[in-house]
Amino acid sequence: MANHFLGFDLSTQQLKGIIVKSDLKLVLEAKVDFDADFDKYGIEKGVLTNPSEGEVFAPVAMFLDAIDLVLQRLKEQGADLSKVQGISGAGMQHGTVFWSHDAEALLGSLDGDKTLVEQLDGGAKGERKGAFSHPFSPNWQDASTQKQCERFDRQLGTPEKLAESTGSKAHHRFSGPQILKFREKYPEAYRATSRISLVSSFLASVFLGKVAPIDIGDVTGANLWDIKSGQWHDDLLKLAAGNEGIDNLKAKLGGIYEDGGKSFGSISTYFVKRYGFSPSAQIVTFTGDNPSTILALPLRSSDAIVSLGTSTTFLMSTAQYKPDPAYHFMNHPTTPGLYMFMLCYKNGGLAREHIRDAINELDSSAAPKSWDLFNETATSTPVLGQEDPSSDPMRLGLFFPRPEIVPNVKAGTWRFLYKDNTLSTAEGKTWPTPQSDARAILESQFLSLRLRSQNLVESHGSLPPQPRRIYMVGGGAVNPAIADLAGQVLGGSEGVYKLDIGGNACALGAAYKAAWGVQREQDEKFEDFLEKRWNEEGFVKKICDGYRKGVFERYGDALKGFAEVEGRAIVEKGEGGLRDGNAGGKVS
Ligand SMILES: Nc1ncnc2c1ncn2[C@@H]1O[C@H](COP(=O)(O)OP(=O)(O)O)[C@@H](O)[C@H]1O
Ligand SMILES: O=C(CO)[C@@H](O)[C@H](O)COP(=O)(O)O
Repeated sequence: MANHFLGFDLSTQQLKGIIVKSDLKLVLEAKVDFDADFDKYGIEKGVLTNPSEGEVFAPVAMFLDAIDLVLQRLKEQGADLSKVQGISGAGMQHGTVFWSHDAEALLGSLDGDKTLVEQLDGGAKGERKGAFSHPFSPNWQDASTQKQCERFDRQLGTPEKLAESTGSKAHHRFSGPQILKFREKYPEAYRATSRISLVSSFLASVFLGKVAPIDIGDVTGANLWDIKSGQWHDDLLKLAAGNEGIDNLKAKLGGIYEDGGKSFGSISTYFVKRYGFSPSAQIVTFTGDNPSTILALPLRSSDAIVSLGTSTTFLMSTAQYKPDPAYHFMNHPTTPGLYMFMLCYKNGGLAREHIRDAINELDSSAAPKSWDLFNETATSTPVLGQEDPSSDPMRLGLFFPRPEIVPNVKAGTWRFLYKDNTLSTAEGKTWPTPQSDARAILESQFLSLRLRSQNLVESHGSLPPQPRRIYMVGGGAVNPAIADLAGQVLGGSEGVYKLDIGGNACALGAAYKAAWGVQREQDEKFEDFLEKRWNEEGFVKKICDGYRKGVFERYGDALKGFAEVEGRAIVEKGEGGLRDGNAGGKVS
């Protein structure tokens, strides 16, 4: 029966594809790992870098190769792609792709006997017509646009005003500052650009065979869209567009679709011929990876998702729009009136891996890349490094091998002891490295989430305000020690959970959205569609308790010291100053 739906997640290090049936049960999944599969692009952890300018970017040709390879892998696993009725997907947020004036013609005439790269990429020396005016997609880890961000904040007066209007203060990775930089650094390429896609709408475009619109969830990660009025912010477009003009930029960005279940049309004949898709398979609005992740779960108020990918992100779905320069609000990808609250950290998975590797190096019998020793060390170290909480100082640190977003500081590591409201630098015996770092990095990452989300969570029964459920997703969600620490620091009155279907919440959310887009009844909301098919026992699994009396309160006591640690880092290595919401921690 043709009742399959396909969802994609084009993220930093991988492209994942997942097929579900209309009852939302998993059929098959496959992935392409950029480092393992595409040595030829010279990437590391999915990206190329230009450290002297803080640039991080990825080859667009690699994304094309990944699309062909992931479909080939799904087929090799036995997927019958003719059963797919709807396709949706997600892309890492904020990344941009610049299409050339030949793009529409090339996308619309793809030959199923050749690969996507052969037909869309212009080649290293521009030896053939290509669909791109620039061969690279700026990546969300890019830190090269501080000056452009300052201009964006100034354009509306203050970071607060920019956050009020667009849901976020200016951020290095956001598409507005990135487009401004692209236009000024590569004026010829800007003029040679017919359309600008986000990573999500780029992926949709390839499947559609023409440049697809950006959706309402992902456009709110650009510093260009006014959330309250639901339209482009002309003053911000004016800044990004410069002399090339606002109308020209509007045309490049295209229309925005607010209906997350809208079909843009049927699949390109390339995929019908090459992979056996049905010509009637519908391409349903694609969105950002974080908006898509919140669609994988029936989130209630106070439920939180902790996504442990290359980035660490904290996500909630909420009806409250309370913008602040310290975090992000974005439109919900399917439901008008709801917003996505998000915190995002660059130093997530890779920072944890640094400490894991340093600990493994101490033991010649440790398998490389194994998390066993890291986990054992983290869980056997006492809370906040205090053997005796009544006399020992707390160990509080920050571990940022890459420049950080929250707070906006350059790369660095800080280790402090905190006692009687005073910080002192920790060295030598007071902080044995790297062992003490294992627990300290997890505590640090989760304290930062707690500090900034505390005003959005509610009390449940007699318990102090905290999330109701914490759902762990992303590559790190399989790690029980990390989940345990998340529960200890953040609480969770009902506990800490993970998805039990498929390895990827983001691609799953996209597949669910495709199913909703194709099968919804008139005016049926996404939440109602999901609720009808949701099977609690089969779909999620409790990993551990969340709230632990005594422990949760001790981490509450650490918040003030932790905010001071961030303050020290900002004074030493901050970009953009204290006013821009860097010190998000209002300790209540
Ligand atoms: N067992 C594990 N414990 C902790 N982290 C893990 C584990 N397995 C994978 N990871 C982390 O998951 C990250 C990749 O997550 P994933 O969500 O697939 O990435 P992305 O979406 O950014 O491409 C890696 O950087 C790695 O640190
Ligand atoms: O920049 C953000 C969100 O604002 C990142 O979350 C990216 O969206 C990349 O996600 P992963 O590759 O880590 O899943």
